Amino acid sequence: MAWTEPLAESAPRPGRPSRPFYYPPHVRRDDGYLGPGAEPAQSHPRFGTFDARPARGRGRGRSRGRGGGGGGGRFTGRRVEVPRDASPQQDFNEFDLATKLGDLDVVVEGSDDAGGEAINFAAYENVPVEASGSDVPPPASTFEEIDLGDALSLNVRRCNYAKPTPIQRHAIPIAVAGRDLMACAQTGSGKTAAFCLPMVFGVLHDGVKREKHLSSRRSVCPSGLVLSPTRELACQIYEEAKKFAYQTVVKVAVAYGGAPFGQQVRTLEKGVDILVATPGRLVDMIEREKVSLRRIKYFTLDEADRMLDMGFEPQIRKIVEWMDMPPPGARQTMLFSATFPDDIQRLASDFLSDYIFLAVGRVGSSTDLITQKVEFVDDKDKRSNLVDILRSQAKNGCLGSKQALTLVFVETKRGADDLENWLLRSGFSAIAIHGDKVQMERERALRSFRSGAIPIMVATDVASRGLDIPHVAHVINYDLPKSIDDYVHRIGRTGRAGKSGFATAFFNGKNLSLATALVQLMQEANQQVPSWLSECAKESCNGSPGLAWNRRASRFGGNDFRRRGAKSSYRSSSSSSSSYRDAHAYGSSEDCYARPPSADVYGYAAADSHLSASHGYYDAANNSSHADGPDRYGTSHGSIGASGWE
Ligand SMILES: Nc1ncnc2c1ncn2[C@@H]1O[C@H](COP(=O)(O)OP(=O)(O)OP(=O)(O)O)[C@@H](O)[C@H]1O
Repeated sequence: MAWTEPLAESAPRPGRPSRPFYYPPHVRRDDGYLGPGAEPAQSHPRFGTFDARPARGRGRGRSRGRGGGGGGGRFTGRRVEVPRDASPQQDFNEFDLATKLGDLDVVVEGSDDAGGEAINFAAYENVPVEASGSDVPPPASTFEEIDLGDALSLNVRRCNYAKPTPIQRHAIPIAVAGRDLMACAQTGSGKTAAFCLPMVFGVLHDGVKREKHLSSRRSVCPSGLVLSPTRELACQIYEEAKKFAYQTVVKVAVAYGGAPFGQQVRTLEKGVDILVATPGRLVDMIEREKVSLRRIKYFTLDEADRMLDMGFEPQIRKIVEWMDMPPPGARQTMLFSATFPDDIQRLASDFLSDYIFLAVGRVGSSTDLITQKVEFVDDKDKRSNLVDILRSQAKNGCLGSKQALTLVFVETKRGADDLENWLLRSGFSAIAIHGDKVQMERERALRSFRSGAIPIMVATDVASRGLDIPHVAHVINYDLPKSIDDYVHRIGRTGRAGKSGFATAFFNGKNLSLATALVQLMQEANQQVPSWLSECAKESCNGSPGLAWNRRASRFGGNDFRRRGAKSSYRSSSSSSSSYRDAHAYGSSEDCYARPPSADVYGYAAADSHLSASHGYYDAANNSSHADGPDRYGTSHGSIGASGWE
């Protein structure tokens, strides 16, 4: 058996002495778990220094591949179901946030239908999907249908990705067809692979001509570029892309701030086809003529709304418009996020050419896999409340011998340090991560948390986006963020890849401006909204539903902004003649989400004449029970569905 074969075949058999074994990246998990009975990795010529394993917790864990193990059980009403099947040697303690969080029972769940794979695909059935733009390529229900070629298909299998998630079903065919894409799907639903796979495919398909990547000044000229807002996320994307590029000629590299510049440049000079970078370090490299973007053919902005908000936009514009990157149309551009406010969509369209807008689930919604709870807690009581929760968890919240992980979000860096110190003094094992820590400290914090060595991490928003940490069972918003989108990303650190999770927020008078959006978000995700919170929401809107709707419109602005009130940008575009035909489909499909108080709020009347091509369709796996037919949705393609993952 080759050492590269999937873990399923390569794990030592019971009864046999285990021998030293090299595990390729596909079968390693960031928390160090290598499969039942696995021994420490041996060095390998290509990945000699790669060992993602933590100092503690080796050989622990429960399932194979990323996303394995889940966030610690499945909350179904008042019962928590814990998968039974993952590993015979694992002896599960009950995972139960019960004492504090509502006396949840723990039951052991039977094996899932997904053939033993870690992801709970049932959670992804019936996801409403909207795709708008001209000539939208149809979705694929399997990876085989997409025909990624032998090497890539093998790597997908090595990752134990048996089927594509809904965003992958829709986005990968669009991307492989070379189309520009603005894609929105809920947190933890597999967006990273949705852009990494097509990028590796594209580079492979074009044929790598690396010697030509060096210009006369010897700048490195990658053909793929992924930008990410944080260093940790850049590293995570790099790892994911590397899995897909494994044993192919495609070389992936990462460049991010806080790490030695020269070392990163030397790595790039060995050859890079796909570069994953944070904007600051990339600008630095371009300005010092170490990297040139003139050959970029595939460009992805992950967490695109964050990348285009006020903090990052100037840097992104500089990279995309003022450096030597080919213009829209001459490159393929893909934007991904779980949230896409209208103003950002409008801004983002500058970077795209004839793009397809894809929304899997409601734009900006949270998944109902996450049980959300909001408690009214005054600032002075927050610490004692937190301790109550953590004590309750310490007693009950274990996965195997490990504590289920808890991520606590605070507003400021100072607040993160203070809370970390206080938790340590109170006897909890906690660590803080924020932007003032040096990179090594940040990485150490993340590593200890990920491995379970330190089960509580106090974080600022530096950890709110994209990070995929198995076993995060509970996200606590100790300080609520200012924007509902940040809340969506924060709680999205749990409830990933079809697993359930739990989120608690401490709300008080300082958070009134968030009340309306929070209530709407919770209602959309079928969560119980406390009556006092609904009252707060009403009061914060002065009892005016119109104001509430306005706020909703600005944060949850429906889906494709081109189909709403985007008059000028679309009038001037070169949409096909079919682009204007589904005016009524648009209006009626919006009705499925909720009815605004008046058409003017959203500019429906205007939308009638500025509508882009409407090829909305239901997810292939969706059944007709959600599709009310052409009369309701206005198009024979089917159309947009209701919100949530129901
Ligand atoms: N087809 C698949 N089958 C099984 N697991 C998958 C599949 N696709 C992705 N995953 C796993 O799902 C988890 C979440 O994926 P990912 O991090 O890409 O989510 P995301 O949508 O980018 O989340 P976020 O919005 O937080 O950035 C990862 O552990 C990933 O390995």
